[in-house]
Amino acid sequence: MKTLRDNCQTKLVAFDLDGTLLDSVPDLAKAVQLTLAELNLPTQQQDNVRGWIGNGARVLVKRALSGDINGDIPKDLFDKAYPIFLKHYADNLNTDSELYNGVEDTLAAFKRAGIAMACITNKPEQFTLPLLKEIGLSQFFDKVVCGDSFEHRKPHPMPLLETAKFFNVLPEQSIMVGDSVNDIIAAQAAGFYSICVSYGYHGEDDVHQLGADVVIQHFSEIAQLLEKAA
Ligand SMILES: O=C(O)COP(=O)(O)O
Ligand SMILES: [Mg+2]
Repeated sequence: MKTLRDNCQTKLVAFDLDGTLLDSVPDLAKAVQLTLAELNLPTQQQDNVRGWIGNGARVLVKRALSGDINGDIPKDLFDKAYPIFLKHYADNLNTDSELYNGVEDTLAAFKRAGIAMACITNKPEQFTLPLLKEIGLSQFFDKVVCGDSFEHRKPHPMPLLETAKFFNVLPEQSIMVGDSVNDIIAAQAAGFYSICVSYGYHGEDDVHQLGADVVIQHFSEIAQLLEKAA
């Protein structure tokens, strides 16, 4: 396991969106529930939906339709449900979602310190870009990578490696901050230092068993970690 000090001269910090910067469960759950209702299918509680977020919208819809993490459903049911979900989530993108404590202040401090920042999410671009604007975070990111930006999304390392390339920095000068196993696997595969927030969406996973280099309880601890490593 690396320490942040091994990541000498951190130049880039990449942030996951759902469960890391933004508590988006209320709106995703609402869109899921409206979709199921429109299809006359049994509803799903918000707690179930929380455990199904992190692999993108298509996987979320499959999991909601099947009622479990495997998301095994007939193709024609998915093809019918997905456009309905897209419509409901577009209508409820930022109704009840909330930024986690410390996010805005910490990002603003990093911006002042000249640290390059990116958002790397599995959320589709059609939702990510307007959402970041609405929650006031667009200004902090010079690069936003979404679930459909590249051929592969997290846990594949491609979105992280392409982001490092964009900023012309090395993976070992880069940090990935996320909440799920997808973020940690992608970080390890890309050679980024990994920070996992304990408050996010890990489904059944124990946050301390995900293999992150460090686990933090509160978003603002990232600033302290960077200071210590400097
Ligand atoms: O699953 C999603 O749609 C988004 O998830 P992420 O922002 O945590 O990558
Ligand atoms: Mg996440």
